[in-house]
Amino acid sequence: MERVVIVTGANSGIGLALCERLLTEDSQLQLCLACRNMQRAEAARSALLTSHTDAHVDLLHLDVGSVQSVLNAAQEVKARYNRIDFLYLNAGIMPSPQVDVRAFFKGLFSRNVINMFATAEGLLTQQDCLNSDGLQEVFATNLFGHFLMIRELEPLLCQAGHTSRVVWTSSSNARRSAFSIEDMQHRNGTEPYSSSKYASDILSLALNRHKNSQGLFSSVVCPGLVMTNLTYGILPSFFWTLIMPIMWLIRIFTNTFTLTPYNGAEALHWLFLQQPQSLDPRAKYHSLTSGLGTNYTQPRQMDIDDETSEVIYKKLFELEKVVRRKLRERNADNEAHQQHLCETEKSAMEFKNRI
Ligand SMILES: NC(=O)C1=CN([C@@H]2O[C@H](COP(=O)(O)OP(=O)(O)OC[C@H]3O[C@@H](n4cnc5c(N)ncnc54)[C@H](OP(=O)(O)O)[C@@H]3O)[C@@H](O)[C@H]2O)C=CC1
Ligand SMILES: CC(C)CCC[C@@H](C)[C@H]1CC[C@H]2C3=C(CC[C@]12C)[C@@]1(C)CCC(=O)[C@@H](C)[C@@H]1CC3
Repeated sequence: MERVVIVTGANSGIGLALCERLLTEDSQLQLCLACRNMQRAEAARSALLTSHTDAHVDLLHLDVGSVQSVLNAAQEVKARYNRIDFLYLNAGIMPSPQVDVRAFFKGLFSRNVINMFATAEGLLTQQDCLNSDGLQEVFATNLFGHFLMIRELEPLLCQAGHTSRVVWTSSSNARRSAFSIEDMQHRNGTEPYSSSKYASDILSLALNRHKNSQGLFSSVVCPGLVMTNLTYGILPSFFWTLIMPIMWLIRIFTNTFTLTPYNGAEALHWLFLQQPQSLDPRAKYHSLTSGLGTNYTQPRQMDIDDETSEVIYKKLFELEKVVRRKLRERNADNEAHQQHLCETEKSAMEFKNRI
């Protein structure tokens, strides 16, 4: 039976490159591109079908940053498929990034320079905002929407006698000190991206603890530094054009500059080929590219604490209850409002008919 693979944020960058690589690996896949922009999703599908003419590529509308959209998308997935083999949780945002230029030049002449280029530690801040569900946008997109998706798809992901996998596109920018369990949405800080990626690392650990016995296995990946829309959004485009030769030069000295989406998708692809039981739940799987351009995957131990991973798991369940309740209330209000409008219109018509 053909394997079912769903990739969120599949219309560009690492997600799209992964889809291309998966179809090259197994042309029989049932691949589902879960995207918020259907025009871009359609373009991605066409591009994939150009090189894989007989491939089975579906589209799914999913705005992972919206609770209602996640619930609708999950409903649609349950109607279309009767199991899921791989769910790649790849969609992600880094809104309004700011580079600390002083910290960059300070880091350039320090012993920390390689680490700075690999993780951007201390270099990046972002401006986050509240979304229409009342959640911090980065948290909602990079973490919570994906958590809710897993929860909704549990009947397909946790099936007796079958293993399913979820793979989080995390980052080496994930930092324990950027995350606080008291403020898991990162309402008060300036590093929501780093916080959300750390949250995905610890959530993955908790998912393995709770769900392996039901056949669900979770892994986290860092694709390295990849030139995608997300990265191009950090600096003006002329700047990237100027520093691109330097970037390719730096690549000789560090294996984390994977640079192309194809290379960045290496670990995501590698995981597709592994038996889940052979994987380490405490490791992050890094896509790496050597100076000579060879791609490989390397597991590195994550800086995680079991207690916090358990607490976030519980807190996400609590938050899930709250958002579901709010959504029910909002939908009931909308319905009541619609009914009121209908009745007003009806009375107006009756009045008009009478005179
Ligand atoms: N590039 C890099 O160096 C690194 C990237 N990553 C992670 O890799 C992942 C992929 O990013 P990358 O390929 O680099 O960047 P891209 O911007 O190219 O891809 C991000 C994808 O996520 C989608 N997306 C964003 N928000 C939503 C949403 N609310 N609902 C559904 N889809 C959404 C985007 O869709 P749309 O086109 O509609 O915006 C796009 O398809 C992200 O999670 C990122 O954090 C991690 C480490 C390094
Ligand atoms: C002269 C300029 C101020 C030079 C600025 C260079 C930076 C823009 C890059 C140095 C390290 C890079 C990096 C990322 C983005 C661009 C840099 C900050 C990422 C944060 C992109 C997204 C990720 O998740 C990380 C793994 C990347 C780490 C390195």
